[in-house]
Amino acid sequence: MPIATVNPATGETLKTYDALGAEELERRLAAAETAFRTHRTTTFAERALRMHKAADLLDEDQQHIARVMTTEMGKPVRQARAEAAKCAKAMHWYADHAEELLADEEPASQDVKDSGASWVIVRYRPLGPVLAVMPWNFPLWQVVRFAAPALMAGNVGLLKHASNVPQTALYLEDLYRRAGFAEGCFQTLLIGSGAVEKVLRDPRIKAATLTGSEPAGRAVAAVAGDEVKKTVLELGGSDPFVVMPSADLDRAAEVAVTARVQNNGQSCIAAKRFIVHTDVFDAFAERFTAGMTALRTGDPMDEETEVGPLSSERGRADLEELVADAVESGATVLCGGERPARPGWYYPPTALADVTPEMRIHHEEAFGPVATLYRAADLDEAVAIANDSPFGLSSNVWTHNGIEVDRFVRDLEAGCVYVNGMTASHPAFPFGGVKRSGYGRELSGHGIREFCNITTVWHGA
Ligand SMILES: O=CCCC(=O)O
Repeated sequence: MPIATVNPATGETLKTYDALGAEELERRLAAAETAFRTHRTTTFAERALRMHKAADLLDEDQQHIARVMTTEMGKPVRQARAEAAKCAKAMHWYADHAEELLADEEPASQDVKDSGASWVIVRYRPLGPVLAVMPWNFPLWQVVRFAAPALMAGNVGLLKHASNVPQTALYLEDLYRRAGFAEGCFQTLLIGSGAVEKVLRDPRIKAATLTGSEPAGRAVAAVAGDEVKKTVLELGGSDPFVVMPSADLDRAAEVAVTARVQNNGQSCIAAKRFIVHTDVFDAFAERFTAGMTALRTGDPMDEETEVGPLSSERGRADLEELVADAVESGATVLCGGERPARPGWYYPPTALADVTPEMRIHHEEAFGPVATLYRAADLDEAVAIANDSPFGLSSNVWTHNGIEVDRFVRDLEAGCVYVNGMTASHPAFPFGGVKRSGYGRELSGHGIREFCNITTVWHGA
C-alpha cells in the first residue's frame, strides 16, 4: 500500500510520500537509542512540563489537525475535533498522574522480614525504545494513548502509522518536538508494513504495541515472540449491546445508533451486535431503524454530517461482501444495504435482522455502519449470543435490574462492561480485551506499567 493521503470523500490522491531509505531508518533507530539514554534520567516534573505543553499545542492546533484527519480518513470533522480534544485531555492526565502511578511500592513488612531484607521496594523503570504500530481509524488518539504514558514513564517511541494517514503521523512527531521532547524521543517512521519485522527485530527496540487487525497483531506478536519482546495488542471487536425489558428503550435505541455509527462505524469498540430481549425486540428495532435512517450522511467536512465515507475502497468492498453474504443466507435488511451513487467510499447506515451463525457477519467484525440485530428469549440466551464471537473487547448492557447486571458482569467475555451507556475509553480506566481482541491493557495505571521493567530492589541488613 503506498504511503499517501487519499481523500475518501472523493477518491482523489492528494499527496504521496516515499518510504524511508535504509540509511534514514538506521539514523532514526540510533536517535531513539541515544534519546532514551537521556530521557530515562529526566524527572517526572520535566516530562510533565513537556507533556502539558504538547497538550496545549494540540488544543491550539485543533481546527487544523481535525481537518487533516478528516481529509485522510473521512471521519466527520466535528468528531475529529473531539478526538483532538480527548488526546489533549489524556496528555494532561498522564502528565498529572504518571509519578503517582509509577511510585515505588513497598511490600508488606511481614514479607520483607520473612525474606531476610532490611527493606524492599518495587520500582517501575522504563524499558527503552518502543515500536508502536497504529491504525488509521483514530489516527491521533490511538497514538497518543500509547505515547503519553510511554514518554511519561521514560520510554521513547517510534511510530509506524497506517499508510493512509502520513500527514497525521508527521504532525505527531512535530508536536512532541515543539513541546520540548528531545530529538529522538518520539519519531514517525514512514515505512510500509513489510519493513516492520526488520525494525522489530532490531536489538535497540525493546517492545511493541499494536492496535489493528487480528492478522497484523498475529504477525507482530509472532516476531516479537521470536525475539522475546513484550507486546500489547489491541485488535478487533464485535461488541454486543444487550437490551433487557427494564431498559429505557428510547434512550437505549438512541445510544445504540451513536454506538454503531461513531467514526463512520469504524471503531473497534463500536457496538456491532444488538441482542434484544424478545419482549422488547420489535419496539427497539423500530426505534433503532428509525434512528439509523434519520442520520445525516455526506461530506465529512460539513459540520452537520453524522456519517461520512469509509476510509478506503477496500474497506467498503469488504463490508459490502459481508452484507451480501448475510442477505444471501436469509438476513432481512431493515434499512440501508445499498451503496449510494456518488463519488467517494460511502456506505449507508444499515441494520440486518434474522442473522444466524452460518453467516460470516455473525463471527467477523463489520468495520462500517452495519448493525446486526438478534432476538434473545432470556438473559441466558443473551449471554450465549454475546459470547458466541471470537472477539472480547467491550460490551454494553441495558437493564435496571441489579441481579441482571451482576450476571452480565460475571459472564460476559469482554475487557469492559458498560451498563446503560456506550463504551468510551477514558484515560483513567484500563482499556483492552480478551480472546481475539488481544491482550494487555492501555490507559490508566495498568497501561503505563505495561512498558516498564518492574524491578525488585532487595536490601540486606
Ligand atoms: O478503535 C478503537 C479505539 C476507540 C477508542 O478508544 O475510543
